[in-house]
Amino acid sequence: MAGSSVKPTPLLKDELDIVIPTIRNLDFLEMWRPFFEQYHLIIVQDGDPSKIIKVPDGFDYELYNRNDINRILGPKASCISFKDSACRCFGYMVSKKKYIYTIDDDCFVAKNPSGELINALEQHIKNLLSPSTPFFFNTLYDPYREGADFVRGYPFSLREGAPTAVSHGLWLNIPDYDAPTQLVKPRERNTRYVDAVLTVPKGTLFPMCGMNLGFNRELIGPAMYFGLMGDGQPIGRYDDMWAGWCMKVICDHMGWGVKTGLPYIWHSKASNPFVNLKKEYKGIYWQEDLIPFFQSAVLPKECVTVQQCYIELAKQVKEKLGKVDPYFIKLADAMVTWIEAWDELNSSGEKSSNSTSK
Ligand SMILES: O=c1ccn([C@@H]2O[C@H](COP(=O)(O)OP(=O)(O)O[C@H]3O[C@@H](CO)[C@H](O)[C@H]3O)[C@@H](O)[C@H]2O)c(=O)[nH]1
Ligand SMILES: [Mn+2]
Repeated sequence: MAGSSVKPTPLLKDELDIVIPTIRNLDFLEMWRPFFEQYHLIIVQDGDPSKIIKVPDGFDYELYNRNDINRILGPKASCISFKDSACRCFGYMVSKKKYIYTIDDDCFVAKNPSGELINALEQHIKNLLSPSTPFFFNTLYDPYREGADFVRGYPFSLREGAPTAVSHGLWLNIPDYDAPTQLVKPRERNTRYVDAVLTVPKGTLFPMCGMNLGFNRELIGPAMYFGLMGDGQPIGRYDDMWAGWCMKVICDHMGWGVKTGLPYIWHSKASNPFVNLKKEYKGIYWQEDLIPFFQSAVLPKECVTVQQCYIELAKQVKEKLGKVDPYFIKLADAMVTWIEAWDELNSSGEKSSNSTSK
């Protein structure tokens, strides 16, 4: 119909939830309205549950604060972090959708080099709906992208690719640097827009950032636990890193792909490097042991579900990393609690969902 004002139905409209961890009001959603308004939001309110979080009108959402988490999970709520963005994984657990997109509330719509506004959600969906190439590197990057393909010498037996489990987006302006780097380069901004989507090769780990992240919840959801961080814990700001290492070992075992690159968001707020240093410093030290652990982690072939893989990984964490610090014994137990809670909420199909508002 000429000049129809009917909006096209967005991709995966009823199959994707947007999960936002927050301690602030959600005015940032105004800028995302054209891209997000037709999707359901799951807002995980961290910190003081008596604080009222204002959500702009017109969004369909459910909001969970700490009281809700405790009510829904009971004693198992102990595995959900408090006072750390790690709390967002509760949103993954209560969602009933096939896909998740998670974004921080200080991330805004970025512009590509042509000055066009980037619909980050749409790009993540494209990344998730097209295969990955973890088994053999394609030098022309994403072969499934319009205007690209597999290059000469790429085995035809591998051109079907692998299911994509995770789509890891990047950030213009404030880069996701660790505290020491932030301290040394306080004014550094990321202005480089790289027009590429890569598959992280099988057997290679990477530092997964949770601020602009999409994933196939039906595939890898149970592995997306963001660990024990923040209040009462010896470490913070390693929530997404921990999840990314566990997730990648399991994706490699299951033959699934992980992509990184487009889309970009505009990250607007640099958190305090001194506060970040206090949260991160043990992680900076421990990760010299953690990375070799994950690089050498082997999951037995009997592990055929993500839950089985995750429980096996928790066992190895307890056995091998418990020697690094007793924290990892607590974390390994929390990993098991997470799976128990996940299965409790997701096998019966029931959900104590909170009010949703339009
Ligand atoms: O105690 C808290 C603190 C923050 N949040 C919410 O989590 C995200 C990220 O917060 P913020 O943007 O302030 O933190 P950054 O240092 O920029 O990013 C860190 O967060 C992770 C990436 O997502 C990673 O650990 C770091 O990159 C915002 O939505 C806050 O509202 C919270 O829920 N609880
Ligand atoms: Mn931020």
